[in-house]
Amino acid sequence: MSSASGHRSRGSEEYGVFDDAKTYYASEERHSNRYGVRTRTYSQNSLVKQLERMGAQEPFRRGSHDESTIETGRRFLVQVDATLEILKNQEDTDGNMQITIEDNGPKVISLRTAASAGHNRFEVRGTYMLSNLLQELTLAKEYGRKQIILDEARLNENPVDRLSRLIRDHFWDGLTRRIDASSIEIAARDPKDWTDDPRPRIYVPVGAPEQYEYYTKVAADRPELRLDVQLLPEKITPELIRDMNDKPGLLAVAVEKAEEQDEQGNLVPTLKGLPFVVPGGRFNELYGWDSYMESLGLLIHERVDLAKAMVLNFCFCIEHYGKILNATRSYYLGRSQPPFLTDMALRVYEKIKHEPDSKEFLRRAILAAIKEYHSVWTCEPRLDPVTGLSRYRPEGLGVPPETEASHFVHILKPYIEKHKMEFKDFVRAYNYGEIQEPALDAYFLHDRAVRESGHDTSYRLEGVCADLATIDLNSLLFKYETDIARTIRSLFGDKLTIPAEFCQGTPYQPGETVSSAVWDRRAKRRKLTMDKLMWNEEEGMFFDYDTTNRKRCTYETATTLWALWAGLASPKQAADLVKKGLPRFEMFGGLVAGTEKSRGVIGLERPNRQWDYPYGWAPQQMLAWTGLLRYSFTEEAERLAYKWLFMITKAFVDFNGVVVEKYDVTRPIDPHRVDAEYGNQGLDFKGVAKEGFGWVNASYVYGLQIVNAHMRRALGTLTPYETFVKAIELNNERALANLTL
Ligand SMILES: OC[C@H]1O[C@H](O[C@H]2O[C@H](CO)[C@@H](O)[C@H](O)[C@H]2O)[C@H](O)[C@@H](O)[C@@H]1O
Ligand SMILES: [Ca+2]
Repeated sequence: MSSASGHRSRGSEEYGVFDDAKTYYASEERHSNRYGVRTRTYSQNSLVKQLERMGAQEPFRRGSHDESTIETGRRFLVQVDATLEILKNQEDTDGNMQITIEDNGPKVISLRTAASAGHNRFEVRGTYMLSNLLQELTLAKEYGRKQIILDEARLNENPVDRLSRLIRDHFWDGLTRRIDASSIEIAARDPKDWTDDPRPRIYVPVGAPEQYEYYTKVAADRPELRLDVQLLPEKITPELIRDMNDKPGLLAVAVEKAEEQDEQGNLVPTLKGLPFVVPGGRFNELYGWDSYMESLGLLIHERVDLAKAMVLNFCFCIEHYGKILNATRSYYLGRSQPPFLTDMALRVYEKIKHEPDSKEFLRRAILAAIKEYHSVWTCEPRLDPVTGLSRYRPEGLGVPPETEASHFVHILKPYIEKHKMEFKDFVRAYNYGEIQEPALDAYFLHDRAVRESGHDTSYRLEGVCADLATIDLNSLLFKYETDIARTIRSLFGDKLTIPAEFCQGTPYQPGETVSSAVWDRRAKRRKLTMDKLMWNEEEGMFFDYDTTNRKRCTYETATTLWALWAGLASPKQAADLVKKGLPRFEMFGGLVAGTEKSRGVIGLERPNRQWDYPYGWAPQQMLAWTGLLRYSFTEEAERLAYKWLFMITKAFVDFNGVVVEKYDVTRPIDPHRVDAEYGNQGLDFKGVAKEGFGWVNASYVYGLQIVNAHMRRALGTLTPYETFVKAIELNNERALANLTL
């Protein structure tokens, strides 16, 4: 078996047991007589009848027909539709098209073996194998197969191998989009478009006229798409963004020049969208920080082109929309998300540095990051001029249209009653300034900031976010400053010239050069300020700083560990963070977003928020592991990775291959059940999960690089962390006792 993939070559045989679904099921030969099965295929019923005529009886004992399985592994001869029916009727007792530990079926099905040409039967037992059977048959059916020869190894595969393989061979592809004629109907789909006519629509920035021309032609050539193509005005104002809410649409991203054949067979120039990975579920567009997290997984799976394309898409966003957007939909135009561009570009560069254009790629990304740093994060309104620290504080007007309708009901109810209006009418009148409610303006200023922070939503940030110099954002900006300094110094001879197109919104003149020193100074100043205002020696943690009330906050947030990721913490601070901070966040399934104490009491009037206790998110885990390793806290990083991976693997095994957006890290049995706010994403599949969820997929493959080989094996047998540790301790004791010196 080759490493993480679980791909097994069968020596002289050309078929891999763990081939991706297309390779596995699209092959005619594999499912006919390839393995010595009779060329003529029998339906199970006719086979039974024929055998009965021959005087044979069922069930057959396993006989010489199955001997070949010793060499090749057992294979089943399965009638796809009939077996699917049995599975659904017998095993999916709650009828959700998934086989889980919550179903009460007999948990056993008898399949015919291929080596006996269907004479003999073998029982497949238990939720995991049966749900894998359901998944395999669902895929086989999609590839048009009526009968398959199915390797048992696909049903009882080590779950760590299986999930890693699915992410590598299926989930990334399932989440990959490109915006061009080839797939605009998929990319344009928006489950968050609540308007009466959610047709595909694309907005093109004024600086990309070739794209406007291209999409206009696509719309004319393919009227059945109903593609609405709109050119954005040069200046994007909060009013414009609000007005676009009636016609929400996708925002164009980077394309490259390509060629295609016209009807006469001539090669003609065209455009091809640069691909990107979407988060999944209802999030079907390019996101800011999700993309960074996804790139960590993509790079491990050698999908370097995809990670590189996402960096280039970000450069396009900065160049044409002025920022890396929260995501590429019209209603996100005013706000960004946590910035990770420098680290992302540097990681891609590490992989491609032998390529001729790699330096140019990095130069463009660093120039874009410099522009973003100055024109988005370190100028007003995001900059707090007094402290020099930054805040999430985007522009905007009114109620964000993309949230589920119920989200703001408890906030708006008193105003709706006061103005005696219907919900919809009130929202419109308020959005258009026909009703003045300054308290609501303040609420939505902070709400937009919460969404820009990526931590939407949390009681840590509600009603105050736009005033907070958060530990997360300032750690990330420290990382920008140090990355930019190091890159200019080590890769650009300590001299980077700023071209005219990257000057707008920055202090630079076209052609001016910058050196590393100024970036080092910025980082140093930020660290000093953060130490002074955000570090609490007694608690051993960094806290957010309220720039309006001029005081340090007390909400305990897992983002305090981002100081490790960014390299901002001193060795003493790092030790304190690990000793005093970390235990507050460590739960059954890894790190929780914030502590229970800080969240406070919840109830009907104060509902749970998804970025508070008891929920855990992939980015928090990944940044913490990386930060801990940066400061050589290897054991802690491994332990936390183990816990997170165990929780995901267990849910994957028990719940039909599920991989979701976030987890309740305090819930050992069904951590994927999260009903806060819009509920969990990634749950909604029939038979087989095709995408997982972007950053959780990434955290899985990234985490597997962090745990040691022993841990990986223990995860494969679903060993809880405590059991694993006890076994290790016992082993160590024995080894010590046996040590003869
Ligand atoms: O629709 C509600 C909100 O959804 C997004 O936020 C959540 O999903 C994002 C994509 O995975 C993720 O980046 C974010 O951290 C999540 O909280 C969106 O980003 C919000 O702006 C939006 O209001
Ligand atoms: Ca079920």
